[in-house]
Order: sequence, then structure tokens, then C-alpha cells
Amino acid sequence: MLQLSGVSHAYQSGRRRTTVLKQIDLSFERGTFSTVLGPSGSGKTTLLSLASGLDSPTKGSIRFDGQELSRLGLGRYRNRHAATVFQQYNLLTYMTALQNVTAAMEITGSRPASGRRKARARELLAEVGLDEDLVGRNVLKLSGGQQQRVAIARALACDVDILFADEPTGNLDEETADGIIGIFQRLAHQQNTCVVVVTHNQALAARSDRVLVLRKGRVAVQD
Ligand SMILES: Nc1ncnc2c1ncn2[C@@H]1O[C@H](COP(=O)(O)OP(=O)(O)OP(=O)(O)O)[C@@H](O)[C@H]1O
Repeated sequence: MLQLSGVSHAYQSGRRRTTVLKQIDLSFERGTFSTVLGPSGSGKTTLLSLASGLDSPTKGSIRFDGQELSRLGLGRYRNRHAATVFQQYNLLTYMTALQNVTAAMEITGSRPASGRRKARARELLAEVGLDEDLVGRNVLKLSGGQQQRVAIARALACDVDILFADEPTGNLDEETADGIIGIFQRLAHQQNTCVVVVTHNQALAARSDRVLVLRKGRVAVQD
């Protein structure tokens, strides 16, 4: 479904140009849960930002169902097909947890219909382990781990073909993290979503269908 061919990416800072991804060939299919591991600085977040349509590669092509992302339109790809859980959550800080989730449904036009959206958002927030009495609280007044759960619920609400997540369990206790990994597995195996997670967490990687290891901008291991 998502195909990266000969993808390289370089960042320019002043006169210095650093190539952080080198000739990556990878594909991601529906119904699979992949994890991307690798040392700090190996290019994991960069890979995620290209695959999720936040940035375009300096070289190579990325295709979704055969269509080049740049032709499909990055905004359209992000709205209709791909949702991302960011390392810094990127929540709308003037909104409550519940409003963050319903706003995502409105923006992407996801099911359910508008009358059921609040109820569905509450279900999703409960599923990721956010206490009922916190759903109406402004997200800035939630802890890091609670904000992380809202970010995951928001991505789940978008009802997309591909879910990307960058260190989604980094701020969660073991039990909540375990629940989130279960959600990713169910999304992939029961709802046929493609799930791609960047992590340093070996336990999470061990429960995925495929582990990719990046080293110095190249895919060193594919399992
Ligand atoms: N906007 C940017 N401008 C310049 N260099 C960047 C930029 N973003 C990332 N880099 C550099 O690109 C390299 C890869 O960064 P990236 O964030 O993709 O690594 P990572 O594997 O996700 O690291 P970590 O595990 O620490 O999050 C690093 O050397 C980083 O300093």
C-alpha cells in the first residue's frame, strides 16, 4: 500500500548539508504492525515524517496505492489516509481532551456522523485509559502520559488506512503501554489498518509483526 523507493533525505543547516536517510526501499501493507528501531539520530523520525506526508524526500519516490504522494497532495494524504501520533503530541492546547478528539473527527470527516461523535470520542478516550473525569479538562492541565493518551485517541478517531506513531508509549506506565500495544495489534489485525511505530521499546517491537532497524540512515535489519 505504501511504497518507498530509493528514498534519501538531507537537511540543510546554513552551508552544511547532512544526508540522514540513504536509498531506502521499503513497503508497508494493510493489516500489518511494523516497528522501527535504531540508535538515536539514525533517521527514524525523519523516515516517519516522510512516510506520513509531513515532508517530501530530497530524492526518491513515496507512493500510496500506486500514486505518488506529491501528486495525491500531502494535505489530502494526511487528511484522508494517514494519521500521526507525534512525539510532542501536538494537541490543540486551548481545547479539552474530548474536544481534541471530536475536532479531529470533524476535520477528517471520519465516521461516526456528527450526532455520535462525542460518544465515540469518549469511548476512544476510555479505550486508551484516560479517566472519565479528565475528558473535559483542558489538555495543558493533563500530565505528559495523559496527553499522550489523548494524542493516541485522536489518531484512532481519524479512521485512516495508516497510523504512524513516534514513541507512543514513552511516557506511559507499563500497564497502560501494554494496553496501547494491544490496540495497535487489534487495529492492524482486525481492522486491516497499517500501523507503523517508531520506538526504543524492545517489548513493543517484540509484539509487532515486523521489526526494521535503521542505522546511519539505512535499513540495517528487516525481520
Ligand atoms: N530539521 C532538521 N534540521 C537539521 N538536522 C536535522 C533536522 N531534523 C533532524 N535532523 C538530524 O537528522 C538526524 C536524524 O534525526 P531523526 O530525528 O530522524 O533521528 P531519530 O532516529 O528519530 O533519533 P531519536 O531516536 O533521538 O529521536 C539527526 O542527526 C538530527 O540531528
